[in-house]
Amino acid sequence: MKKISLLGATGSIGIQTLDVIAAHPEEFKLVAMSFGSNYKSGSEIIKKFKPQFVAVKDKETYDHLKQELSGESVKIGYGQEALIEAAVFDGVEILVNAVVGSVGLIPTLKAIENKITIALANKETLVTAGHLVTEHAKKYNVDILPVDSEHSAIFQCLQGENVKSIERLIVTASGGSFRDKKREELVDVTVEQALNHPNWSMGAKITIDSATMMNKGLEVIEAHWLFNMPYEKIDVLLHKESIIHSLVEFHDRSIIAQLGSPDMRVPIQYALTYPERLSLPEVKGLELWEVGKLHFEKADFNRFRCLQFAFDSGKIGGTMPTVLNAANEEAVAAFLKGSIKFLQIEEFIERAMDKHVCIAQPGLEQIQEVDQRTRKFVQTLIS
Ligand SMILES: NC(=O)C1=CN([C@@H]2O[C@H](COP(=O)(O)OP(=O)(O)OC[C@H]3O[C@@H](n4cnc5c(N)ncnc54)[C@H](OP(=O)(O)O)[C@@H]3O)[C@@H](O)[C@H]2O)C=CC1
Ligand SMILES: CC(=O)[C@@H](O)[C@H](O)COP(=O)(O)O
Ligand SMILES: [Mn+2]
Repeated sequence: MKKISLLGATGSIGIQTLDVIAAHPEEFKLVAMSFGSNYKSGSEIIKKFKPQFVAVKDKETYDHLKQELSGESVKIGYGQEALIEAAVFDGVEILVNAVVGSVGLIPTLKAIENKITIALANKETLVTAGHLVTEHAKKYNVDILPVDSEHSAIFQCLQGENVKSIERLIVTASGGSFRDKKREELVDVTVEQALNHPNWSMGAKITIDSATMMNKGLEVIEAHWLFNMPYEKIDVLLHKESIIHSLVEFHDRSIIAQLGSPDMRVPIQYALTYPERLSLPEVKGLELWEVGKLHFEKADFNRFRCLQFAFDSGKIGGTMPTVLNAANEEAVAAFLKGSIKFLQIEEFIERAMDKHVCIAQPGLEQIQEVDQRTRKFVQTLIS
């Protein structure tokens, strides 16, 4: 029985992780969890899975949840300290980090210090401070197992392979909600249109990231850190069906790919059972004759400028990916609120990056300071 802590339990990845846990009650036990402020959904989960500890975002949510749960024996906390407490709760063996945004960084670092295996969906953590997280994981000899579908695919393709034989990683991209639109057609697109992803049902922030292709940019940086791969050896391939989740080319020109129906329960479960596999009867098997044609296109960096910014920031390194991530988080939140237009997301990210004087090899405090400063700068642009 593996003891699991789940951060972001009420979200898209969180709920699918709970599906996997519920499908194998003899294998997994949820002992701690967190969510932001959705106390209605949170209290349902708590009643069903009976974790021992729950962290919520703020005091207001804490008070609501206490009321919903009167009579239940569960310890509740709020704020960052509670989020850390949930991550390292007594006996936790795997932390599924499925919060959205760089708020996931500190709990990940603390869990690593406690020798807890990390199943990582929260890609912003690796983007904002990839060198700190990977150095920490090495120091404490802790595995970071990918949950993101592309990285799980690459990880699966690499099983039994010598990483020295890798020619390049090929990360596939659906192209998002606006993949068939020209750049000039993006001027007046709405939030509702942007949230309409063709293949995946996901949280709002990642769905917008997918529409700007920043999601793919974040994934390139994520792949750089997870697989210790130079940016020159990471390619992005447009593949609109999201059936091939990513590929690895080796020196002998052999390419290995991982395929499957677009269903996040597969990579989530693989991270929880690795190196074993368990059945997943609810996931639709893939019949390629049903799919028919698969399509591939070269990624156009002028059309998808966020992809270019992500490669640029990754290659510059230091605090530049922190700026990319913080500016993106603020701009996407503003777009979702209706305060800015779609194309202003990339405009504000570019302006934040242009203004930033990069710090090489930053420590945690410098990362946090740059993150906060960038958010304030973008908020000024928004207002
Ligand atoms: N969805 C997907 O299919 C995929 C997602 N990912 C990555 O996984 C992560 C989660 O994505 P997704 O599940 O879609 O996101 P959602 O928005 O659906 O869920 C986010 C979760 O985090 C909680 N949360 C939000 N803000 C805070 C905060 N400040 N403090 C504590 N908890 C917070 C939310 O709580 P509440 O509900 O109360 O607001 C919710 O439980 C992201 O990094 C994303 O990029 C990667 C691959 C695929
Ligand atoms: C399911 C998943 O891993 C997402 O990150 C997905 O990849 C988004 O799709 P695109 O960014 O390719 O549109
Ligand atoms: Mn992905």
